[in-house]
Amino acid sequence: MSSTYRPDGTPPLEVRDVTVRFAGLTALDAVSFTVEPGTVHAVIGPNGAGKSTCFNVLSGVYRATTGSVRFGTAELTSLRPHEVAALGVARTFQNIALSPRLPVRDNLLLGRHRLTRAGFVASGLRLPGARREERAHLARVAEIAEFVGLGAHLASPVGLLPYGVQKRVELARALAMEPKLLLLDEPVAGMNSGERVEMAELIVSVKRSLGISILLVEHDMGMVMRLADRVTVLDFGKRIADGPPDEVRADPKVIGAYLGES
Ligand SMILES: Nc1ncnc2c1ncn2[C@@H]1O[C@H](COP(=O)(O)OP(=O)(O)OP(=O)(O)O)[C@@H](O)[C@H]1O
Repeated sequence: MSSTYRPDGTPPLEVRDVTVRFAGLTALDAVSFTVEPGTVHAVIGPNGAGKSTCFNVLSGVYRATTGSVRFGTAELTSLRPHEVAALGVARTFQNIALSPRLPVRDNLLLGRHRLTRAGFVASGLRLPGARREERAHLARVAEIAEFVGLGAHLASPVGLLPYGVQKRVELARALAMEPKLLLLDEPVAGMNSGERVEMAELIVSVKRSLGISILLVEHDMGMVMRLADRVTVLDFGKRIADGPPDEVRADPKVIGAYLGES
């Protein structure tokens, strides 16, 4: 699959002094970090640390009260979710957001919507150009499905697949957008330990084989330490650590934040 697509010139994602306030509560307090191109960057923290808020700001769902998020020349804080997606920033959801009755293939084709050139009318009339384009999209979808280990499930309705497999379909749908940057919202939430290891391996192979930058928000510190190149730790909306996994894991402030949780 790496032969047909590789995002080149992926810029860093630069989060600078982002603050989000909700009616008196500061959910994020002047948070900064940088996702370097072609790396896996994790944002972790205990319950209520501000991880979801951070994710929602990056994907255009929440507005930052102050601060900036730059991706190349674009300022993401003023954009809406579909405009962020159009820049090549794809996201997954904490709770699976797929069409359960549709087969895997169709769910992945929906992910390619922004790349579809033939207009609605040409597709509807099944003009030759539109048919050619459809064949190319189908071939690419099959390739992506194979890459994430879903080759045998292309025709299966998503709702009939086990939970761990559905989470992979979600990742595949985000990949179907041919993103430069992938935002993963708690990719292993609700999975058993075997599924967690498989998902971690898949995330690493997305980075290695496709060169896509990945930002993931995750509660499970163990899983993050295995796959992230860099980790930002939040606690009560503030950044308390930022660095390589080994350094962050040994940081007394991080240990204290996670111990304080139990
Ligand atoms: N839409 C909102 N309106 C008001 N307060 C919010 C909103 N979203 C989040 N908060 C508050 O902001 C703080 C940070 O929440 P957030 O969900 O970002 O944390 P989290 O690290 O994702 O937590 P968890 O691990 O439990 O999902 C919490 O105190 C939460 O109650």
